[in-house]
Amino acid sequence: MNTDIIIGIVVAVVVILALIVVGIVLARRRQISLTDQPDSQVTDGSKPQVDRSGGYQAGSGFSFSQGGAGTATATPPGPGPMPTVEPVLPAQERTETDGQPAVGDDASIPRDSVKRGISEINLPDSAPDTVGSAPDTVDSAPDTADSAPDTVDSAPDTVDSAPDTADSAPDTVDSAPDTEAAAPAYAAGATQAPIGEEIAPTAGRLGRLRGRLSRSQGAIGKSMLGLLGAGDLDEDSWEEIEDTLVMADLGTASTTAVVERLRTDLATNPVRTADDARTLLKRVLVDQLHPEMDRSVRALPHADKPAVILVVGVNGTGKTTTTGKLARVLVADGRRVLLGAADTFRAAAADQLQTWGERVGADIVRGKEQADPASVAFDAVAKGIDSGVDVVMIDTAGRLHTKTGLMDELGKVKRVVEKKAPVDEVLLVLDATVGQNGLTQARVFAEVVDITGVVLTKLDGTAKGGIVFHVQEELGVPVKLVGLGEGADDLAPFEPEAFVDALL
Ligand SMILES: Nc1nc2c(ncn2[C@@H]2O[C@H](COP(=O)(O)OP(=O)(O)OP(=O)(O)O)[C@@H](O)[C@H]2O)c(=O)[nH]1
Repeated sequence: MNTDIIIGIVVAVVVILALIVVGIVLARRRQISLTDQPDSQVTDGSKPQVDRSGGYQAGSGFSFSQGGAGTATATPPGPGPMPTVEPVLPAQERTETDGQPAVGDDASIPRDSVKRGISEINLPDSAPDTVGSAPDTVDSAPDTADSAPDTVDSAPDTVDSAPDTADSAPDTVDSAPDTEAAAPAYAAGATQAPIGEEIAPTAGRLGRLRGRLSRSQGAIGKSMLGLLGAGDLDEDSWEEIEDTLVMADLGTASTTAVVERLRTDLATNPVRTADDARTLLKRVLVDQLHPEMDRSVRALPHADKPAVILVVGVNGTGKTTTTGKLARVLVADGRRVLLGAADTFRAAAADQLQTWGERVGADIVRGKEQADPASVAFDAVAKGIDSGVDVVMIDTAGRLHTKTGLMDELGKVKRVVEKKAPVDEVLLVLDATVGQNGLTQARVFAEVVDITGVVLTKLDGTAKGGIVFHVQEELGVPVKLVGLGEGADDLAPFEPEAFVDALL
């Protein structure tokens, strides 16, 4: 073979090899490594510390504020309007779906008590039904025994639970006629209960909450970063991204918004490294959580009255536990707290709340089983005013058969309480593990009372942390607190940035 031909072949082979090498290098550059960056390695030879926390930590402690002049109103979603709030859909008469717990589910099979029927309640037409009209009522209702609400008079569903503690029943009970039969019996020790255990400082608890979001971290963070890091995204990849978000319970509105933002941002700033992908995703997810929303809990007292917080939600979602945990935080913050056990449906619920009261050093006002919840709530607030506490927290029952029953009872609780003091905060407790059904519940409650904040419990037990996005979009109210475990200190303020950090 001629030398020229041999040289030609060698040159051609070299060129082809060079092209292959360049191709491989370029392809690798487009892939984003999701392994640890070198700077996270230790250099002193010691064993590297592995953070299995998922990274959740609230940057600051709980934020408390004072309620407005009137009753609780839905928190305005920050400076800008919520972009994609869906209209609240009309709730069905029966609200349970798919066999999941829902409004009324446990009502049909109560855990430990006979079912209490729902009675018609005739409230006066002038009863404050709307946020706007409420303050007038409050103003015109002096804090005297005479001001006991007519609505309590007409409350029909009290049962034969004649008070065995008539002496200890407060004036307000005497003045609320039909509650004679259902007079709340103050728990032993109407003065501040002894603190049963040391309460960890709120700042110190955050470390203990680390690691509770690891399931959602895998489902959202790892999957999304993996997809975004795969280089150029074709339509199949975008579909996968969409599916990932939907599976994590973000809901269609949030999913669409997130995907559109990612598409737009990627078109102008393609990601080259794992850090790029993380930064982009974090920015988009945090924005979607509306960090501008006011998430402070309105638990600070007014000049002459305590703050009033209603805790509502379907049974089993964690209302009583959340009430206890939040009371604990408030007491640790130096506040005097009074608990109202308006969940009179189940005796154990009031016992549970009383135990919390004893643990944290908060008084409790409780009624007899099946007493009128509105009457108990009224007396709790009256007692709170008399004894000069900073905040009254009322734990309500959620086990009601129908939306009408819920309306009657919860609406009445709020209206009756407002005869004494404005309701500053209505916290809806939702169980993050029940998925879409939680949204069905949320809609029903939002129709009955003006929800001002959401507490998402059991986020530690789900991979569907995306429900946070969905709930906010659906209700237009902020998630203020998250439950991350059954422990007394497993309640954290919700902070979008820290939450997203934990997911990625
Ligand atoms: N893992 C986990 N469990 C929780 C959380 N919050 C509450 N729970 C548990 O959920 C269960 C129900 O909580 P409760 O506080 O009794 O719920 P409830 O809504 O008051 O229920 P009723 O009194 O029946 O109306 C309890 O076993 C709690 O310990 C949470 O954030 N994480």
